[in-house]
Amino acid sequence: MLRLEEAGLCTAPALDAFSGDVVPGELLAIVGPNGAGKTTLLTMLAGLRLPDSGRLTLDAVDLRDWTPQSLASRRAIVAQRDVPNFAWRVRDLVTLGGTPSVARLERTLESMQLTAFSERVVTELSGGESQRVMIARALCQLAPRPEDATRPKAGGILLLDEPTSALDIGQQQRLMRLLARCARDDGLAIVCVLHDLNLAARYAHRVWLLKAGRRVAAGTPENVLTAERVANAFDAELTLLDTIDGGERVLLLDR
Ligand SMILES: Nc1ncnc2c1ncn2[C@@H]1O[C@H](COP(=O)(O)OP(=O)(O)OP(=O)(O)O)[C@@H](O)[C@H]1O
Repeated sequence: MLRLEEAGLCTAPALDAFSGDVVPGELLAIVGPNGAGKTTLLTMLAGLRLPDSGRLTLDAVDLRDWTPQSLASRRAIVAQRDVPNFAWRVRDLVTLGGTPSVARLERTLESMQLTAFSERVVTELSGGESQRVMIARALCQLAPRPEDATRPKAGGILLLDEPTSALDIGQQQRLMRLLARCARDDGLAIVCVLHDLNLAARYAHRVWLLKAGRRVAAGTPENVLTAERVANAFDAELTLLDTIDGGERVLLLDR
């Protein structure tokens, strides 16, 4: 488990210290307005920028004490606009950084609907196709080694910065369902920065709401994504609708 204990960043881009856990088997959505500090927080959770105050631990060991190699086998990050400007074949790029078995590689390509693109070069793909390639690469980075293929790798942490930003509505749904399945079946802890609050409400187990470098709310989507809180945080006018069957709530922008 990834644990923040009053962890914060003092210099720009700064984050007020707070505590919280990133739990295996759960999808955590980080939401908030532009400039709130979502990418900054994701960078800290990835260990790419360590906290200046408090502690950040993985399995109770300070992230400073993890070697880059062991950390790379436990956590993967897909940043915004992450696609390399180099003519990698999709299949080679997806395998880079991990050692997935052939079966696992094929399954991952298929789950991201990339099988038909696997021999193409990544610089010749559309924005949404490239985004799916980078997510597939991160999933393969966390896959067990071929010799361990019979046991799922416990405790992998997948950090995604706006993974749905370039995806059409069908691809968004497939990705969010896949992430929910990876959390549930493979025990991954998944952290997604999301601008689409309805995706966060529908798929996340927990939500952290950031504003101006502070985490201002944390909890279940029902508790965090209230109309009043969202309107306040985003300076937007909106209405919260209950769907007809009452199973879902949807946030709608007012006209
Ligand atoms: N290298 C930097 N030096 C100084 N300030 C920075 C730096 N990078 C980002 N910032 C500032 O820190 C704040 C948080 O940036 P961050 O990218 O974390 O926001 P965000 O919530 O991810 O925003 P968005 O939704 O627009 O992607 C912003 O005000 C940004 O301008």
